[in-house]
Amino acid sequence: MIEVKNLTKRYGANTALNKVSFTVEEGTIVGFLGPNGAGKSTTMNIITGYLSATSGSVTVQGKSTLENPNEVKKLIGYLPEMPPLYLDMTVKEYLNFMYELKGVKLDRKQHIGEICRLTKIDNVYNRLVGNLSKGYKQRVGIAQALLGNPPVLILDEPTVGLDPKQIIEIRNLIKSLGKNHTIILSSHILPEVQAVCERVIVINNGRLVADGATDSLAHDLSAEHRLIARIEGPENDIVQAIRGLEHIEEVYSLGEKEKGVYEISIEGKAGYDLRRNLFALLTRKGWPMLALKNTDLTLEEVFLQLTSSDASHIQQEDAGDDAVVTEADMEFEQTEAENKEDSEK
Ligand SMILES: Nc1ncnc2c1ncn2[C@@H]1O[C@H](COP(=O)(O)OP(=O)(O)OP(=O)(O)O)[C@@H](O)[C@H]1O
Repeated sequence: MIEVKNLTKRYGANTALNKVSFTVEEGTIVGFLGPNGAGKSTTMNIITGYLSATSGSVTVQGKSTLENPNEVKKLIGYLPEMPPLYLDMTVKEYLNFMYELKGVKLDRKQHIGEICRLTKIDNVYNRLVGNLSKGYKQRVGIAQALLGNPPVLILDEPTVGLDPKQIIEIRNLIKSLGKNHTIILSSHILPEVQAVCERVIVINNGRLVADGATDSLAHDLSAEHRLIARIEGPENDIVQAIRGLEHIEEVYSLGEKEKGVYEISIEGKAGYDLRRNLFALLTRKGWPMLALKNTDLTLEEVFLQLTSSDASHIQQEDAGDDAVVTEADMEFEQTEAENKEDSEK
């Protein structure tokens, strides 16, 4: 488990991090997002013990990074944005060199062999690192991060500059590593974070501005929650029938979109998921539903909203904590909705 508490870092008059706090539970993959200059690298460099903090604390599996940086370094495999590769070494020489540099105690041949299989670099084992493609170089970077079997991996922009096939391969590798590692993944590619991470932390101007489950973050930050359904059947009857469902707030037609097919906007009461009842109703009536989407923001829209200059202005004026949407807030809202639902049963 990684615990970051009230982390502050000042470079002279510039505050790069301002009382940032979050925890990362064991075995989760967390996406770390923020615009350029937000403080991502600073946070990662402090967690990995390569940079000191002005104040605050970081513990990795109960060990303090600030007091025992060398012990913590052994718990973390770090892939910086520019992996420290030696281009004139072969992959074999490089991994053996890093094995020694890190003082790994595991059986050398077996351990390096396992890592090469996992990262699929056995076929380039005897080639010069400098002659490898960008994708293979990135795999070698991940392989060096895995030396010593650290429980925590910190990956900075791991797929930057790769082609689509390599991106999918590296993402799958990260997902499979997530089964038995705690991973912090810094990325500018929001669909990547959505595809790989269970949780997202967003920082802006050195402050934490959001922390929550990847799927529910967008839902919870969306101002409105409507379903837009494309349904084939008689327009007015469809609208009337849906209005008759439980927990409905507002239903109206957005007009005919294909011949005999209408787009219907459906808003439910807060906290209610109408999809199942809607599906059952339309099946009973024999009106096929040809498409269903919701009006939740995408992760990209959420990110832009949280990190726009207006948003950062609000966060600066705010004491900080209230501007943060945390998992705890979301659980509270969810519980509220569940309680309401139970009391109405
Ligand atoms: N050594 C340094 N001396 C002075 N200021 C620094 C130093 N390193 C970083 N900063 C400042 O601290 C702030 C946070 O920088 P940091 O590199 O952590 O951001 P980042 O989120 O990683 O950005 P990017 O996505 O561009 O890598 C920035 O304002 C940056 O200019």
